[in-house]
Amino acid sequence: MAEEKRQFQAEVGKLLDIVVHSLYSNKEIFLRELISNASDSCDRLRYGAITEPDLLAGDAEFCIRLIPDAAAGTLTIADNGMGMNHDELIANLGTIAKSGTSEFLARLTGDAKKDVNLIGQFGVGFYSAFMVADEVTVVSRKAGEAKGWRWVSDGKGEFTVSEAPEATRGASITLRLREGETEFTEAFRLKSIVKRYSDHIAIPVRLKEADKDEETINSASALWTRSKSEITPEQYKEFYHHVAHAFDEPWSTLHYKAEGAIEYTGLLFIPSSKPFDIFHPDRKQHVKLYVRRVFITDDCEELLPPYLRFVKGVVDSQDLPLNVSREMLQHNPVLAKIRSGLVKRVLGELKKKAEDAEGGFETFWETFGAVLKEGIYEDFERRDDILELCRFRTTHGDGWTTLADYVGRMKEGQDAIYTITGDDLAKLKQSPQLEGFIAKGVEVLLLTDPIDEFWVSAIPRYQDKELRSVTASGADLSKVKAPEGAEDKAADEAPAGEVTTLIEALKLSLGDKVKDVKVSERLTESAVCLVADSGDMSMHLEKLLRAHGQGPGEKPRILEINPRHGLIKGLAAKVAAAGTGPLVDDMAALLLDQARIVEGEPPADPAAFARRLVSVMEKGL
Ligand SMILES: Nc1ncnc2c1ncn2[C@@H]1O[C@H](COP(=O)(O)OP(=O)(O)OP(=O)(O)O)[C@@H](O)[C@H]1O
Repeated sequence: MAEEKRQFQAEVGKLLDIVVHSLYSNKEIFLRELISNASDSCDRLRYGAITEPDLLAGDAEFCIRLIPDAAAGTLTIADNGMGMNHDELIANLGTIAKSGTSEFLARLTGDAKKDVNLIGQFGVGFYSAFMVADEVTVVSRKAGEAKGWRWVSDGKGEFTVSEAPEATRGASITLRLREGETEFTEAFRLKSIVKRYSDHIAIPVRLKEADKDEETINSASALWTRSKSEITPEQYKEFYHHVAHAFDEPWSTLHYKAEGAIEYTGLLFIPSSKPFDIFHPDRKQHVKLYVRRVFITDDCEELLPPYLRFVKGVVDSQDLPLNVSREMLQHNPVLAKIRSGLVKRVLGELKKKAEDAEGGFETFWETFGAVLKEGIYEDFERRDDILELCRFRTTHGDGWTTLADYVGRMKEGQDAIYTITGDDLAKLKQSPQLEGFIAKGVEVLLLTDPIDEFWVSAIPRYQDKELRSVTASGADLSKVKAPEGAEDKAADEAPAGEVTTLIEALKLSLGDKVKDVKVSERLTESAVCLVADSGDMSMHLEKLLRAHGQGPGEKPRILEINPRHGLIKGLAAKVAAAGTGPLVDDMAALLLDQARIVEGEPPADPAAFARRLVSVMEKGL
């Protein structure tokens, strides 16, 4: 078969451009990436060979070889792992299969400094080779297949693939080093990089210098099997980078051995920065499952619940069988016990950090709080533990608060925990529905994560306090005393008879555009606001669902009017004296439209809204 010429997927081209032009600060990490890939590939073959021993074809001694050639200016990283066939070379090295890649690339700004940080979250893996090489050649033969293939590229948009009869099992990656990068052929330099980044790799990394015997240059024992006292923070960090394909510092490291009925070792990390795909539906989980040091899978959904998907690391079981298949993992009682142990450990660690003033828990919360909150309705058993960890913004100061602290601050006569949901903190704080609560000093939780809508309606109570939205009708503030010194607003209201007449007039005029019109307890500054009837879906949830083409569509709401507001008082007096008419109809429609606008909704009929506004303004002159 002749040489095939192919184009990189557009995304790869863009990424390569950034890799070559911006990532010059820490070039040596290319070696960690390539050794990581080689080790993953050996792990895959070792596992595959459990059910298909022929794949090994007699060579079961896995190793990764570094072969520098100073004269030629090349460095080769060779492994005897699973390798890639023709189609896999094209798919794996010519495209990026990660979910969310295009969204990620769209976020790149073109500003090298900012983009380097973003790329750090994304991980460029194999492509980091082009930081130091102006040509990369991959020669590979897949385990169990007869034909070998050569993939060559200068990283400038194209690559070629051709047959390689000389290929042995696994992959051998040769970098033609750029001018000025020849240090990567020096044994001393290679040893120090491997020691630094890849010492913990369970597979031996061997250096083969010309005219010298091969030498193993890493410890080649799986890090999690070593005792904690022998592992330095630096080694934990490097292992985290390897296992999680991450570049940040771990925020927390948990390393423990569970003993008793079920035995396993867990080495888990909580990252310090948010992975780009944490909310992507196709994201992968990142805890690798091993059975007695043999890699089984990095895609075992049963290992941790989705609300802990930010956890990365390794779990090594003593009790699962080595030939455990994916199907067997699905309803496996051993795995269920491991999962429950892991959840307990992770939540316990978070609790410890939350109680430690120096633990940086708020930083964690800002990064992963929205994910953890999914557990409130997904994990009934752990709900209380998770709720204790939750932190909220509230109308009481700018910091974070816990539910326990909120309850401690509840006013006399206040019988519920009040919440408001929306997508922007600053806008939420301006919500008219909050006015009466603020006036009475009643604290309200300001909830801005999409997930908040779901858990708030899923849990009826915290301690024995009901959770209630301030945008729902039925918020009874009458039992809560106003703070000392606050004037009695009731004296300032429109006469009750006039208000009743106005309400009737508004109902008649607005018809089925509103569910009801009522006097408001909660408004102090604004003239009107919309609230959801007690059994109805919250307005924010309805909007969220509508944005995703779901839910029942827009439902009429209750329009609340503020009898203390000058406009309402004037309108009530006018209707009482002169009855209704076109002006009152225009005003009714305008009041409803502006209540919608404050909720972030457009007026129901923008043209009619504009016409009415102009007409009323004209009359005001
Ligand atoms: N030495 C190798 N042997 C076999 N397959 C390999 C090897 N190196 C890379 N691959 C394949 O190429 C794919 C892409 O590698 P790359 O390093 O770009 O990404 P990754 O390892 O999947 O993720 P990350 O970017 O987070 O490191 C790998 O998933 C793997 O399938």
